[in-house]
Amino acid sequence: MASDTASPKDRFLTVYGRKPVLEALADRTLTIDKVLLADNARAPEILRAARERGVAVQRATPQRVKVLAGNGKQDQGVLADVVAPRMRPLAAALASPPRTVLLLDGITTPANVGMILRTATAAGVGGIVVPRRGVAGLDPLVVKASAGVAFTAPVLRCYTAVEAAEALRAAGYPLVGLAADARATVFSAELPQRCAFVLGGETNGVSPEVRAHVSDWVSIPMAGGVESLNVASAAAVLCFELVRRSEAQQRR
Ligand SMILES: C[S@@+](CC[C@H](N)C(=O)[O-])C[C@H]1O[C@@H](n2cnc3c(N)ncnc32)[C@H](O)[C@@H]1O
Repeated sequence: MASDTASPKDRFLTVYGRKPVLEALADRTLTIDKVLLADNARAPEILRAARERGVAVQRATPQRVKVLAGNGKQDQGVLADVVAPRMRPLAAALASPPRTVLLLDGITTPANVGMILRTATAAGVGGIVVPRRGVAGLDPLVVKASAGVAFTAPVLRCYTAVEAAEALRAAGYPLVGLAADARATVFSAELPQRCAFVLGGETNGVSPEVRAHVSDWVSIPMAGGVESLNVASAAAVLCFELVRRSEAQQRR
């Protein structure tokens, strides 16, 4: 069963660096919880923009800002917590379970995570599990690749993909893995009404720990001797096949 993985960060996307924070402050569609500025940072333009928006600016040590931005990131002594209204812990989402869930397992390229968030949201997927460990963090690169959709995507948070797999199974979701070598195809397989689809990492695919929870596998058929698709492309094919099925069902 999933451990308690709720974190205050489950409500926010952290944007760091001067330009991304200024852009977030300039975007009136976003709700900014607060701006955190390093004690030694001079940033009059950010202070002005925050004041105009009525956003609280807190001071912290440069080390604290670095830790909160995720060590090693180019934070430039400033970050902002942007409210992501649909982002929540997986455990909370399972109280009123969405029909379709995507589980990202080991997808480490921010551009792929961002594109998946954008595509899956556009296809009406009810939840996209982005584990904190092993998957690219929800940072400005992800936000950029999602064209800003990351702020409003139905992101579900947990600690690891295997923890999510366990929680989803316990909540009655069969886990269907996507793999290029699966015999059944996403276009012809019988898929349960409520289902969690697992997308694997760029190099190693679905991890062995998560594989153990997968009950069925589906592939997207490929020609030309191609070994696999980019994971965001695979997600797009899957998501819009689900849209097609749902529309076909409504027509019946
Ligand atoms: C680049 S692929 C990983 C390739 C990796 N060498 C492997 O062994 O799986 C990343 C993920 O995209 C999905 N994927 C890529 N091509 C696919 C296909 N043709 N059918 C179904 N899923 C695919 C799978 O979930 C896969 O784990």
